[in-house]
Amino acid sequence: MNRALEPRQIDRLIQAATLVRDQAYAPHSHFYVGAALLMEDGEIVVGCNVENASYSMCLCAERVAAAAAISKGYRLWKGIAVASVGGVSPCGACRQFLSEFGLELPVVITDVIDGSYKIRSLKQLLPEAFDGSLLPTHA
Ligand SMILES: O=c1ccn([C@H]2C[C@H](O)[C@@H](CO)O2)c(=O)[nH]1
Repeated sequence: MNRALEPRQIDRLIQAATLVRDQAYAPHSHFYVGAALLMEDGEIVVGCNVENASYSMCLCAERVAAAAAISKGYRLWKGIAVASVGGVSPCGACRQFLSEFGLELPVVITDVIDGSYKIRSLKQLLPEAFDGSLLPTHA
């Protein structure tokens, strides 16, 4: 299956992730992140990081976007863009969280300073992923 994103889809994702980054609540790290997920029907669902004075409770933009998509009934995703200064890759927890919904997901990692980006599949970012298939309760 060809999971490659079209140039127009990449542009839309980067634009949405960059825009929602402005909503980030990051008074502790001052590191602002936006994420945008493209659904199979073309809809885009976004999320930003949400921090807390109790640091360990901080939510990453990727997981906020993923939870929002699931809450809207979307489980089939075509790609995700993550926008930040410097273009950070999703953290390990987010990689695992996203992998629940498919390792083929293209991840567009973009730097809001110059608009540059790179694309990696989630499988590249999370090799030998734990997928729960060995759990005794797995269907
Ligand atoms: O991929 C990432 C990496 C970090 N953050 C957030 C978490 C925290 O609020 C801040 C600093 O780690 O950036 C994200 O949202 N996504």
